[in-house]
Amino acid sequence: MPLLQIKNVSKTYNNVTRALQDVSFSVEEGEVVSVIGPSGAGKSTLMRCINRLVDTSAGSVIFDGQDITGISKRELRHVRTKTGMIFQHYNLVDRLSVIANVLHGRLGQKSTLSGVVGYYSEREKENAFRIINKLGLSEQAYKPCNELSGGQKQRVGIARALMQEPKLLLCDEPIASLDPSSSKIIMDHLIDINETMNITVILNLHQVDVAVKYARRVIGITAGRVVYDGPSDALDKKTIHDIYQSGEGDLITDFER
Ligand SMILES: Nc1ncnc2c1ncn2[C@@H]1O[C@H](COP(=O)(O)OP(=O)(O)OP(=O)(O)O)[C@@H](O)[C@H]1O
Repeated sequence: MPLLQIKNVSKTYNNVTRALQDVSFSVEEGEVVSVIGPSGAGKSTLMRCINRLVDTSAGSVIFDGQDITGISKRELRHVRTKTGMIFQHYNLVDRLSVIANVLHGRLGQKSTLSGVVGYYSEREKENAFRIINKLGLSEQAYKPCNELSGGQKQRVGIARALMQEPKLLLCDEPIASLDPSSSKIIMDHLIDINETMNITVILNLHQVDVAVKYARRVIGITAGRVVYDGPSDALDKKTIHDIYQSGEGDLITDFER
């Protein structure tokens, strides 16, 4: 059974904006999938429907064998611990240290009380340092996040997500705010995490070349609909133009196959 099944999902905001229309696809455990499409195509909405940060208007999302479309808040909390999310703007608590932000990844698994008083077990702390080390942040562990570079902040975001011990990582424009060398470091970490920890990865990406380089499978979304779902090496210029229509030529011109 696939880890994730999206079945005929539609999302309409405020009864007006049709952000997703009848979207269906499945993702197998261990896959890396890039989702591409122009601004406003519905990529972020799709990610948010997968972990129910937004509710779908129609259709269903089956994750890890469970239909999560209609589940209670309590069940949702448990399901969310299995899905880590990484954001373009990192969503860290800037004044807190790297280690504190990484430990926050455990909050979903804790009782409210121990979360509020900041109680973490020795095992959780050891695990946090191990992950910080894996992401090359040992020297920054006690620094407040507002003293870090963008690339370092994103590595903290990844470390925090890994603390959840997720089955799926949703990465919403993870490199959109980073320069090329920091972007490469982030993408290489995400692929390493996929390969060494068997965590399934879904990437929302603006850059077609990055999407193709790092994932064997690409899903193209235009105006809320899936217009391509297939191997990245079968993605030709015409398909890319169809996905982006005319709007974002600058993302396409460098792309040669
Ligand atoms: N909370 C919201 N309320 C109302 N409309 C929204 C909301 N979030 C997104 N939308 C609209 O839904 C559509 C899809 O937006 P979404 O952010 O999912 O696209 P995207 O492909 O991620 O775009 P970008 O690449 O620019 O982030 C857009 O028309 C957007 O304006």
